[in-house]
Amino acid sequence: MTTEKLRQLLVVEDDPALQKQIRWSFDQYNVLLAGDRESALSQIRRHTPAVVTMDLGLPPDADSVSEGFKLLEQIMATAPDTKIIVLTGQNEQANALRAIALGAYDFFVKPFDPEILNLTVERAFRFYDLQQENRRLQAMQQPDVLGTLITRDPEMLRICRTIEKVAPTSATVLLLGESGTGKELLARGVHNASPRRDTRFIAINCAAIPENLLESELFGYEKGAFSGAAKTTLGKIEMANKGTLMLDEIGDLPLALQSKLLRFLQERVIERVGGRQEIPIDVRVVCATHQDLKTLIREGRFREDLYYRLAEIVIMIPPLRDRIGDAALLAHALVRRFASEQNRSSLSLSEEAVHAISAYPWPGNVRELENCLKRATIMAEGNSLSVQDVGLDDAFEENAMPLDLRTIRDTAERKAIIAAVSRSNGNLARAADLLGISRPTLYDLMHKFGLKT
Ligand SMILES: Nc1ncnc2c1ncn2[C@@H]1O[C@H](COP(=O)(O)OP(=O)(O)OP(=O)(O)O)[C@@H](O)[C@H]1O
Repeated sequence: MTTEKLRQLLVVEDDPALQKQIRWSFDQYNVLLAGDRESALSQIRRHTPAVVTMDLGLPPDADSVSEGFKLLEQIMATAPDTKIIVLTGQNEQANALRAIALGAYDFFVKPFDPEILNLTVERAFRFYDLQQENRRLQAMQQPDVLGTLITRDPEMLRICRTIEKVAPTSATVLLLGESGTGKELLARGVHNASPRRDTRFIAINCAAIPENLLESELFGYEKGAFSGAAKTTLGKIEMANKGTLMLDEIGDLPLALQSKLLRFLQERVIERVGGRQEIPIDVRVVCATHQDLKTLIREGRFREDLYYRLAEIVIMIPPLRDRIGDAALLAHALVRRFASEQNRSSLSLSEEAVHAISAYPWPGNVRELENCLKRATIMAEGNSLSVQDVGLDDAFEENAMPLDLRTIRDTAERKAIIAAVSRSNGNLARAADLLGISRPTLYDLMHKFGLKT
């Protein structure tokens, strides 16, 4: 069967003799037939054919064109990409023009010449394909979270999809993950995939600014608010107006400022330090921390009500060591980037270096890997980066390699399970088959290793 044969063409025609004739003329397509408006619509809903030929005179009032036009409008509303070729009688130019105005692709005067109608149908299919391809290319050009983020890990890819889904909303996103896992990169991803992408993305690290300066850094201050306040200065929240504000290390925000931030999130207005005027602000807030906020709440160091304001969407970013294959993938990409920055495009990683990178636990995550490879590409003498060049010969021996067999076994089992589940696309029965274990055993192991089913 050729692929053309698989293409579906819907023919809407109430005259059985004509139906037969049309079906013969189009034996290269899978012809779907409909004798009235209702059955035509049900075929459209079920098969979404790319091309439809239709007679305007349909029962129950085959002598008028009202049913035909009604159907044309309904198809355009349900499946606007459909290419509809309207068959009209002689001297029905007005109907033909009205059909085109309503969105029909072309019209054809009966009695038709099968060969010419065939050419028109073929052209309609081609036009439909081109339009679809165009749309696909356009979608690829939309900024997406994956634009700068390198990963092949199923959990990270799921996170990217989540971010793409929540980005267009104004929901507050809380990114949790160890240092260097890419929290800021993902926060920028939220911004770039949102309608605010052409406005400002402002990030502030709450842990890096001394407590006494943080308030004016966030909320701004009026001239004369304190000694040294020589002129009115905008805070980061106001600077991010209409854009996105990233509050990094939110777990380090002092309690007094937590109350002030909560008030801002509830009322969406700020008052500059020393000011008395309420300024309305429209920002999308993204927060991040490497700390366990639930523990901070239990210890009375983080306000629970603020947590719930911030945690509208919570995203847990896995550490690099838990991402399948990502360390090697990132390493290759980073070496390519640094090598080209240093005009050393022939530089690449040796096989042993890739092994060592894959096995090392990267406590500093992607940032540590980045630093390590930047240094290696600067320092390396030859064209192939060795284990020594990436500085993992000692580290690997001393730190990375666990010595107790239970840890080694658990790590290997966990990796194999993640690989099998991702290879079987989440189908656990198939994953169990690949692993050579029963499904209940797979469930038990996933539970043991804290993997979500
Ligand atoms: N998946 C990734 N692909 C490419 N680059 C990445 C990826 N993840 C992180 N990076 C890069 O690693 C570095 C650290 O990432 P980022 O600053 O986003 O991490 P972070 O979690 O915000 O760190 P911290 O908590 O220490 O502020 C950045 O240079 C970032 O561009």
